[in-house]
Amino acid sequence: MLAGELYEVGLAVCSHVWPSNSKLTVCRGGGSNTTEWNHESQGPKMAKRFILQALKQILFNVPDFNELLSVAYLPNQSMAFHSDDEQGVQGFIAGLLLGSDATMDFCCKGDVKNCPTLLTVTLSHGDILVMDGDTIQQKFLHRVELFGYRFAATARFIAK
Ligand SMILES: O=C(O)CCC(=O)C(=O)O
Ligand SMILES: [Fe+2]
Repeated sequence: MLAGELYEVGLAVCSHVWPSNSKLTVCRGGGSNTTEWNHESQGPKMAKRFILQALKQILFNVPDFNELLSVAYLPNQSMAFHSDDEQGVQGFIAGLLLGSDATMDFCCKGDVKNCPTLLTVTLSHGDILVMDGDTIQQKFLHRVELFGYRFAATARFIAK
């Protein structure tokens, strides 16, 4: 499920993009880190299918995601405060979470040291976390802290 190089927040990452002939602006996982969807193994495809099946039971207008961002964490790792607002990333983002429990903290953009945590969400094995709306990424940062081995498969739609 995972390949790739170190990236901005110090984790290995790869980005799975489909269809293979699309010319997408892919953010962190782009370029040599990106596996064309047609060449991708079953894992990311299953993750996308699972997320879509689950969300379509309860939500309208779920996008047909065209990127799957996979992250594997070792027990001593975390993901630092960031927002998913790279060029082209659309506001509806859904992550399938596997493995150990984790917490996701949200705070306002600005000086992280002086910004209190506004919301902490506990994420458990099998949960799907949805962030819906550009405002979440424009105004807030999120980070992930965990307690053991963990994977996140984040489905996003990248506009051309
Ligand atoms: O690990 C997670 O649950 C979320 C990862 C994340 O925020 C990201 O890949 O942008
Ligand atoms: Fe994120």
